This record gives sequence, structure tokens and C-alpha cells, in this order.
Amino acid sequence: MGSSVSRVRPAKSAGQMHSDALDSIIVQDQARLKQVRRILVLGTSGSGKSTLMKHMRIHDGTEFKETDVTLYRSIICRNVIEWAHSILLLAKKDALVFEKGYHRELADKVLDFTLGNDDEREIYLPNDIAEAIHQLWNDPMTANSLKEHAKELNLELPTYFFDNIRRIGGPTYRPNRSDILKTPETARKPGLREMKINMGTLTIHLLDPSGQRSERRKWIHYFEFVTSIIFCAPVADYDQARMTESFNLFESVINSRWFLRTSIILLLTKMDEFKQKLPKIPLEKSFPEYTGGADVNKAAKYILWKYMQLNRARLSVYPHIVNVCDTNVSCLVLAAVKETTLQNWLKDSGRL
Ligand SMILES: Nc1nc2c(ncn2[C@@H]2O[C@H](COP(=O)(O)OP(=O)(O)OP(=O)(O)O)[C@@H](O)[C@H]2O)c(=O)[nH]1
Ligand SMILES: [Mg+2]
Repeated sequence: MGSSVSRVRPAKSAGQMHSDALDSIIVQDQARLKQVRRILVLGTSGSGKSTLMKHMRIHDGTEFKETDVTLYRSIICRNVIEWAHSILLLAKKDALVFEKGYHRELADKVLDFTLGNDDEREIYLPNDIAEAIHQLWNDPMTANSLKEHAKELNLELPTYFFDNIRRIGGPTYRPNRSDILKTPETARKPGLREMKINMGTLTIHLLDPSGQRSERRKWIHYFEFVTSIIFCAPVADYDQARMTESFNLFESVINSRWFLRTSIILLLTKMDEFKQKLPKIPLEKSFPEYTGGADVNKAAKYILWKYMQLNRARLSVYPHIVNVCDTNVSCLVLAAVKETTLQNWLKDSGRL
């Protein structure tokens, strides 16, 4: 029979007990801090939600996988051909510009070209078609006409992709970060995109549902347990009906009973477009009570003020002005998320 030895622990001193109690509070606090924070990215269609998510992926070091890159290549090539066709069809009516034989030939060559229905991974833009677009886009005789028609069709992106068309042509083209950030995702399936980012003790779960009107009624499924909302508000839309849609959407989100304890990061997006547009299309045209002229800061602050007026529920709103195509945006957003997370935690734990 083995003998059992009972061990009697020595009594803890008052100081040790106090220290243990403190340790346990710290462990509990760390566990709370480790909670996953669900952050919902909301905004109208085209407000920059998915572009923001792409930035976050790059920041997080989750580089785009090879399959993603080839998929973006096919989206870019299809977009380029679609834009080129729409613009050229209109531009060809400018008979004077296209009466030169070689201009007409180049335009017809591009218009006759289609990408076909091959496996998306195999899609690429042949060098001779890229070269034809390059020549038309850069020839002083045709460039103005093409650029005017791009504006008429409200196409802002062809400028970037057409300026880079020689790089985009050919089977070895791999879209770079900037190409991927600038690619609209409308050709992709609507639905939820999500990602998790680890920030020290925090895990942030970002959810990006589609902002298309028909998809918005599905948002409610994601509303539970949301700690913050990033609302993308495209300032450059100030002269479009989309602006009213964005105000209405913000109003319904911020005053919703679902978000009584949620903090909102309000991102004013598309600042780069806003800066270019403001001198040409005065803000006063859409908002007659605005008196700040073409001063970008005053104009952006005015739009921000319009959004803040809708905050009847008096939620905590943290506004930021960003250009979503700027690569520093992810740092700014992560800093804002950290700040709001900390504020929420301090409030919840009664320390604030
Ligand atoms: N110039 C500029 N373009 C931007 C900015 N943010 C987004 N875009 C472009 O706007 C287009 C639409 O952006 P998305 O991020 O796909 O918009 P979304 O909010 O996800 O739209 P839905 O998925 O339809 O709800 C893309 O072509 C982006 O490259 C910005 O700050 N500046
Ligand atoms: Mg999207």
C-alpha cells in the first residue's frame, strides 16, 4: 500500500492575494479584449466598400492568390473591351476624327474584337488590340473625342486603364495592386465578402455585403453582435441622385434600433474625384445654402455636417476623410477601428 502524503499549502499573505486578484482581473480583461469584433462595412453601391476590403487584405499581408489575380485579369480585360466599344461607338459618329483611314481601321479592329467565353483564367488582351487602343487613346486627333465620350458615359476608370494599356496587353500580364484596387467588382457575384484581421489581442471580423438596393434587405442577417459600422459615404457623388440615396441609407442605419450601442466610423470616400470635380461642378448647384465656394476642405466639411445632422440617435460617430485608392487608407481605418474598440470597451467596463 502506498502512503499518501497530504500537502498543506501555506496560507497566502494579504499582499499575494491582492496580487492574484489583480492578475485575475487582467486575465479577464484580456479575454474580453480578445473577443472578435464584428465590423460591418455599409454604404450604397459603388461607395468603396469592397475597395476598402481589398486594402485591408493587402495591409493584413493576405496577398491576392494566383486564382484571384487571374480572375482580376479577366475582369480588367473584359472591362477594357466593354469601355473601348462603348466609347468608340459614340466617337465614330465624330466623322471628322475618324475619316483618316488608319484611325477608322484601328477603331474597327477594336470594335470587331470580342474576348469569347474561354475559361476565365485563360482570358487576356492580345497585344495588337492593346496597341490599337493605345494609339487611338494617345493620338491627338482621336484622344479628345474618346475622352469626351468617356465623360459623357460617366466612365472615369478607362483613363487609368487606357493610360496603362500596353502593360495590360499580352498573355503574361499580371494585374498589380493598383490595378486590382481600381477594378470595379460589379461583374462579380453579389453577396457577402468577409475577412478576419488579427490586431494583437484583437480579431476583427470585417463583413462587406453588397450595397445594391435589392441586396440590402439581406443586411439584417449580419446586424447581430456588430460592434462597429464603417459607413462609406462617397463625397464625389454630390451632384448625383446617388447622394440622396446615401443620405437616406445613413439616416436609416444610424437611427436603427439595431445599432443603439454601435459606434460608426463614417468614411468620406472618393476624395480624389471630389477634388477634381469641385472646381468644375460647384457644390452650391446641389446645395444652394452652401457658401464655401471651391475650397475642398470647406466643401467636405459641409457634406460631413449634412451626414452628422442625420444622427438623431446621437450615436458615437468618428468621421474620417479618405481616398480609398490611397494605399495608406488601411492604416487609417485600422487606427480608427482600434480607437473605437477601445472607447467601446472603456464604456462597457465602466471605466469611461
Ligand atoms: N477614384 C476613386 N475611386 C474609388 C474610390 N473608392 C472606390 N472607388 C472605385 O469605385 C468603384 C466601386 O467601388 P467598390 O468598392 O466596388 O464599391 P462597393 O461599395 O463595394 O459597391 P457594391 O459592391 O456594388 O455595393 C471601383 O471601381 C473603385 O475602384 C476612391 O476613393 N476614389
Ligand atoms: Mg462591393
